[in-house]
Amino acid sequence: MTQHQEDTIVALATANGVGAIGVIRLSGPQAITIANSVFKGKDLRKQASHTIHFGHIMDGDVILDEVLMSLFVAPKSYTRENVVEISCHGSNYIIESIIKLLIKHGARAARAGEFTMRAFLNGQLDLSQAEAVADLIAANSKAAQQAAMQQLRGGFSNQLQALREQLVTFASLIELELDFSEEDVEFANREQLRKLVHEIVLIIGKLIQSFELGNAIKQGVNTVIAGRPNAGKSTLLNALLNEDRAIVSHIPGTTRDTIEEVLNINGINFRLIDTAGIREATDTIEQIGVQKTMEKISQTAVLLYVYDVNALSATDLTADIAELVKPSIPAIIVANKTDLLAPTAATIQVQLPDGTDLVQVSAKEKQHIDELKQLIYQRTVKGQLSADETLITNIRHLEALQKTEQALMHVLEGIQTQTTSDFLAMDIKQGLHYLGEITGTVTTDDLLDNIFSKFCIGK
Ligand SMILES: Nc1nc2c(c(=O)[nH]1)N(C=O)[C@@H](CNc1ccc(C(=O)N[C@@H](CCC(=O)O)C(=O)O)cc1)CN2
Ligand SMILES: Nc1nc2c(ncn2[C@@H]2O[C@H](COP(=O)(O)OP(=O)(O)OP(=O)(O)O)[C@@H](O)[C@H]2O)c(=O)[nH]1
Repeated sequence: MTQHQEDTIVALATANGVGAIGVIRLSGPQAITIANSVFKGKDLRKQASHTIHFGHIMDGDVILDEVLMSLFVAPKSYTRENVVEISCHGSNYIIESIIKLLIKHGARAARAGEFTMRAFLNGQLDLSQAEAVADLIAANSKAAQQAAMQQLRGGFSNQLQALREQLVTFASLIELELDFSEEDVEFANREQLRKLVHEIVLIIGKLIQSFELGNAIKQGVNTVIAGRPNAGKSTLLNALLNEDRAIVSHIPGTTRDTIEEVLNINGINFRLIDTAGIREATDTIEQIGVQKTMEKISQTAVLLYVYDVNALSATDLTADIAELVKPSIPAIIVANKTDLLAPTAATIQVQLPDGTDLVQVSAKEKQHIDELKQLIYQRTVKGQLSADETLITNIRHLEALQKTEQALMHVLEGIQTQTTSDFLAMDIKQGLHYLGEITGTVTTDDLLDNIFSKFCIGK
């Protein structure tokens, strides 16, 4: 797919605000001519691609700045168009003046994501790779960065492409049958087709399943800390955050009754959510707090239930566990304040539900906190994360895969019930259509606008 853009666009590629240098990027057929018209130095039109040139930006006779010009000659650039990058001094005044000057000389201010959109339209990236660019910019943990990088490098796209090609082969054989429909021929071996579609359905099913973890990696894994008042929830939160205070230390938008902090364990971000203590509902306002806590618990990826080993009877502990621990959500029982352990308390023995772990810690003395961290990681991630396995992190991809799966299930049903070729062909095509939506083989302007408008300006 190649489309020619007539405009030459310009935007600041580096972050807004004062920095040592700012990089202004131009892309489009006139990028080199426009840059050259404001540049005093070598004639940029005569320079080779991927070269850098020192000189001055001139506004008439006035020197605006001393700069470096980086040259990318089409099609060897990020957008596959002519690209010039001006590295200037990072003052807001200088940056604004240079951009204005370039607009005066024929460039147009770029819209959000327009550089990457051009890279997509010109075939440099497919759609899922373009989306990965945005994910990469937003990545703030090792796992999120790796998932985005894998997608940017085309891991996911290649996998989908391979599936598509196999299906296309069958689709064309079945189409051929339609041409000979009078003669009752079968070019596409139904057993082979069934096997292939079955295999593809399995692969797609796995990709669909990977979304839960992929999404958690991208957004952070929700980890609710709950327990009775005074159990030591806040102290535990602080102990967990102690050395590893994450890049994002306080997530805005959280309500007063719950606190959210980000904790990085083994490259994955966990959103620790400290809740209002359960069972303190003596008045309506507190009741609302408890309700919120129950709601948070129902949505968490993993639950840390904290209790005070010296204050809770086995009966109460059993009751709490029965109420809070649900089979669908991994739970870790955190027996806290073991530094004060009274000899009798140690004898509390309760029956833990299947899949529940118990770990004894002292939040105050920071004992066994690392053990707890590794347990949190294991219960949510380990066993599911391998280096080269594709993770779906994007809800748009998830939806397209689910629709593909549905269409292919129809194909399987059709083969089973010996449906006619035309119906089979229709369902296969439907599946191909949805697969194509992911990589952008099939797109609409709305879809593209929707995706790229979420990018920042200059990307
Ligand atoms: N200064 C700068 N840094 C950047 C970018 C950029 O555009 N400018 N990028 C993006 O925003 C990323 C790098 N992406 C890029 C991808 C391709 C090409 C490019 O010139 N490709 C040519 C030549 C490849 C080669 O020489 O091997 C090509 O694909 O033909 C440049 C940057 C991150 N860093
Ligand atoms: N000895 C000891 N005291 C602890 C430990 N953890 C917490 N505490 C103490 O227990 C008291 C309650 O701790 P918090 O962390 O405020 O408990 P909480 O569960 O957040 O309480 P609420 O906010 O009321 O729900 C504080 O005085 C803590 O210092 C521990 O491991 N050992």
